[in-house]
Amino acid sequence: MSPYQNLEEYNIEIANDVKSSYTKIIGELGEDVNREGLVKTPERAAKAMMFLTQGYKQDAVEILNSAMFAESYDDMVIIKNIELYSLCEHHMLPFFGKAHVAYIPDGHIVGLSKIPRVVDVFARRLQVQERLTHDILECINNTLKPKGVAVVIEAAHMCMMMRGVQKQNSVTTTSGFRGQFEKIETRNEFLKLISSELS
Ligand SMILES: Nc1nc2c(ncn2[C@@H]2O[C@H](COP(=O)(O)OP(=O)(O)OP(=O)(O)O)[C@@H](O)[C@H]2O)c(=O)[nH]1
Ligand SMILES: [Zn+2]
Repeated sequence: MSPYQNLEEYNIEIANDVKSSYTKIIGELGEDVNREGLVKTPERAAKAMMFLTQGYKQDAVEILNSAMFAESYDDMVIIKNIELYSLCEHHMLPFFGKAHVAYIPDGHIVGLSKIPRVVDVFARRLQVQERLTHDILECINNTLKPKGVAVVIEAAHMCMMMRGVQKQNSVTTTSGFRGQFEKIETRNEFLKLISSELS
């Protein structure tokens, strides 16, 4: 199975079920599902939701394994400012922000683009920010088996902005560290190198 499955490959029956669920929701919200602007909305919304949750169909381990190269470089590799969009599992509203990922190779490096791909695989699911952080961390740790891995995510949650507590400026930061990043000096070096992005 390709790790880059796209919408066309989704089970058509699931897509149709999601579509009819949206038709029902829109009707129950008091709207006329047959008015011109809304006729195609259930289909569009189903496609959008299936795109935003396509991570369930993708295999992050396979993505990393597809581009691992033997290399003796054993200093820190940092990919910072990886934009991410996810859906909070409590309200199914977006949370979005940036991920900063670092690892210290142990005999193998990975194709740089694969790190943001792994972020997307786990972000495109129903998530909480804490689990998203650990999913990325553990996947890289267990697959690439580096000397250390670090993940920091800073994100804004629409469920805290558009509704509920209605705070427009709060940012949530989560982090996880494994291996050499558990040592305070290594962790601080990483945090310093990404600190221009954390404000
Ligand atoms: N820890 C964590 N909480 C989250 C995340 N996304 C949303 N939440 C929180 O999930 C909680 C759900 O709490 P509930 O009291 O069950 O839901 P609610 O009545 O809609 O809560 P309010 O948002 O406070 O109105 C809220 O406090 C949200 O802020 C996340 O990624 N991590
Ligand atoms: Zn929420």
